[in-house]
Amino acid sequence: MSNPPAPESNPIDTAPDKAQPTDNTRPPGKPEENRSAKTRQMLGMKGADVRETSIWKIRLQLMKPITWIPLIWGVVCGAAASGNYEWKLEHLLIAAACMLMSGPLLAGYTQTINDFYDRDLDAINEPYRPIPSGAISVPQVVTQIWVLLLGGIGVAYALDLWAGHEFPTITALAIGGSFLSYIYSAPPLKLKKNGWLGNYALGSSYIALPWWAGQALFGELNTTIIVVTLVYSMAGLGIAIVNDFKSVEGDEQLGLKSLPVMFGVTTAAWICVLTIDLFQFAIAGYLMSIHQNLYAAILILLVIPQITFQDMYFLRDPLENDVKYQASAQPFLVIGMLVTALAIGHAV
Ligand SMILES: C/C(=C\COP(=O)(O)OP(=O)(O)O)CCC[C@H](C)CCC[C@H](C)CCCC(C)C
Repeated sequence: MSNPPAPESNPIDTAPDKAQPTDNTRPPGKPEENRSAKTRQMLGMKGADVRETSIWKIRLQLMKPITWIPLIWGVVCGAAASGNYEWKLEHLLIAAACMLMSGPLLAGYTQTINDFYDRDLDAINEPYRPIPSGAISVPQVVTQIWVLLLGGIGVAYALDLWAGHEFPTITALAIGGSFLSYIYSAPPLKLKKNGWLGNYALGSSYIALPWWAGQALFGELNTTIIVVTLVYSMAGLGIAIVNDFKSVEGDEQLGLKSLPVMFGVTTAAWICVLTIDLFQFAIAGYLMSIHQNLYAAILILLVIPQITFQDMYFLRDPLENDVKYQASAQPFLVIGMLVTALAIGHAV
């Protein structure tokens, strides 16, 4: 049976209640193409295998494991910046539990709920995704959302108990982050409709929230850390804008005010790279102000390859090179985050 056709008006009402087999008629490609499509499916990336497959693989695809990485990394940064993390089994297990809460559980929840509320949009932009393609039913998706959300909050509470927090900071962060995820994707607010608000919500929650969780777990979450990570999140805003170039057409049709839609592709690409670079330089300035000059110099050195990739790929053709740019430049940005965290931990 072939995929259900893309809905015309409101696909939310017409989404199937029972899982439909997906397109099985496509001829099997070359073995290496199949392997790559399978890997993409497991990671929740574009170009995933859309033929019938196990429901658990579809569930994993909805949770987009590739997006867990920044959240897991944020926890590492928070632990490093606390200055109290020790290389012993107990701390390792607790940090792993915090990563489980931030990545698979809460980022998994975020991505699933996002695909749930975006199924009409995805039917236009990416109809091969699990929900619009009918590979998973709506009730199955709703169950997945609740399991991940409650699991994430439960682990957060257990972490607060371990840390002996009087106020359950990590639980509050988990609930706050989950609420942000909800208003990012769901009507009536649907923050993602507004390029600035949506992308800052995304950038800050991927950089600041897991950092705060790791910091609160092993040390103290104070105002300075909150301000520094929120400034760093402006670079995250730039990274989030890169994600909007792949769907300009569908966003325009559905009235989503992404930056490429509002300002045009070229201006949006410049806003994007300037935000990424200038706010990392601002953080380097902060590191100098706390006398962490070596770390500041390393951070500046890490911005240079990012500028190079912006020039080589992204600014030349943002629509074609968005993914290539992210893959080449992002490692330098995330290493810069760890350098900053180590500098802060060193200064404690
Ligand atoms: C769903 C998100 C991005 C996808 O956006 P979009 O629909 O534009 O892109 P696709 O077309 O590729 O689907 C991310 C939204 C992030 C959200 C605002 C907040 C995330 C919260 C954290 C997961 C919570 C972590 C809390 C914890 C560390 C205490």
